[in-house]
Amino acid sequence: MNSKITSPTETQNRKADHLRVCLEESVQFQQTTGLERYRFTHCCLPELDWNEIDISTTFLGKQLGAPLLISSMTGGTEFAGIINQRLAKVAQKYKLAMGVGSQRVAVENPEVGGTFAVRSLAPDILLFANLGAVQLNYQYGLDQCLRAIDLLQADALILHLNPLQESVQTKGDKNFRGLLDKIAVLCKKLPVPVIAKEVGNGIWATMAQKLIDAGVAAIDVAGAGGTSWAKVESERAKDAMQRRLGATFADWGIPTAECITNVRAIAPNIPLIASGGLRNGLEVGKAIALGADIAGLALPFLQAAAESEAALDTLAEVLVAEITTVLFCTGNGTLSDLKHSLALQKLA
Ligand SMILES: NC(=O)C1=CN([C@@H]2O[C@H](COP(=O)(O)OP(=O)(O)OC[C@H]3O[C@@H](n4cnc5c(N)ncnc54)[C@H](OP(=O)(O)O)[C@@H]3O)[C@@H](O)[C@H]2O)C=CC1
Ligand SMILES: Cc1cc2nc3c(=O)[nH]c(=O)nc-3n(C[C@H](O)[C@H](O)[C@H](O)COP(=O)(O)O)c2cc1C
Ligand SMILES: C=C(C)CCOP(=O)(O)OP(=O)(O)O
Ligand SMILES: [Mg+2]
Repeated sequence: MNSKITSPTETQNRKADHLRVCLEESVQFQQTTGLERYRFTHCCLPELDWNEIDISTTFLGKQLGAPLLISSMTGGTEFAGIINQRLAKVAQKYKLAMGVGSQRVAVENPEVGGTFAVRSLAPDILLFANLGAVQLNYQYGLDQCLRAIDLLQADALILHLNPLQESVQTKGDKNFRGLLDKIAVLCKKLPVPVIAKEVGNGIWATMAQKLIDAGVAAIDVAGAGGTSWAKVESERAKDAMQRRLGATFADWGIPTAECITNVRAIAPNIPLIASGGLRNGLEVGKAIALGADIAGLALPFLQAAAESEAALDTLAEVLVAEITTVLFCTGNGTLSDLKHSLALQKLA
């Protein structure tokens, strides 16, 4: 690990806080993803062999062993580096996609770049760089994006959209004016695709359409129902005003199930990632049946990675078995069959 990490910057402290708060405090939404309002119709005679069910897929041109993304989380501290290394190893083993956390901390302090640089551990995976779109209003541009991509040898760049989190964050960056045009310029100039992603408050069709028109290659809805970033920032704020603001908005956002159906309805072909509150492979199956191509999980992977490599391995194995069982018990041999089936019913 990078032994040169000496004087932690404010950004590094925030990264450390985010890991601590997510692992130790109650940070989940009270409102749900909405996926519990759907149920698969059970198929009593699938006419399939469980062992031959194929949950592989391709996303942005790369083959995945399962329709799973380890969502963007961390980097910038020694502990974050260990988490990223563990995540990368399990991603390589199961051929999962993976994102790293915001690389702003490494743009500010290149000495911590090594805590993100997992490509050597995961040479074959679909790997996503990450920066906050709002940084484009605070001196960031093409150069910083290229640096983030190069550090990872990333296949795509995620730009996260997090207006609520920045509102609650102490000294958050709150000027979101003019960003759509800046995103459009980047989409034209960058050598890799750009993905637009929320952080747990959801993306609705109206904005999805504008982002697609701006040139983004994929959307990660990151809807409500899982980790609440208003709660996390409220928890870590020292200032009573910020704490109260976060508490008021702790449950704000569009549930993940609604985001998926709403975005898919206006963009039948956009590569679509479902995330926000997905906690098992049955929920992943529901998200895919609703129109997502792959599904991302953050907090469950963090909890397992913090525990051990064995816990991560178990999580990946369980998720794969759960997704396979969804296909088996709905009588679908592939993810494509599942998407086109009518197996998922909305409860009255
Ligand atoms: N928590 C999770 O989402 C997952 C946990 N695990 C594993 O399960 C074991 C115990 O979990 P742990 O989280 O420590 O248990 P806890 O019951 O202590 O939960 C800790 C936090 O996770 C939330 N939580 C727990 N289960 C769920 C769920 N099914 N959906 C949404 N939120 C949930 C709780 O929310 P609240 O108290 O507000 O209801 C709480 O904020 C660990 O080994 C962990 O690795 C694995 C995958 C996901
Ligand atoms: C510890 C932690 C750090 C995160 N950091 C980032 C980040 O830097 N960039 C980002 O786009 N999303 C970040 N996220 C948000 C997740 O990618 C995800 O959108 C959100 O947590 C909802 O998913 P979940 O309910 O599965 O946790 C982070 C999540 C966690 C748990
Ligand atoms: C943690 C999440 C969900 C997104 C990034 O948060 P930050 O606001 O801390 O990210 P940077 O400013 O460091 O890009
Ligand atoms: Mg920020």
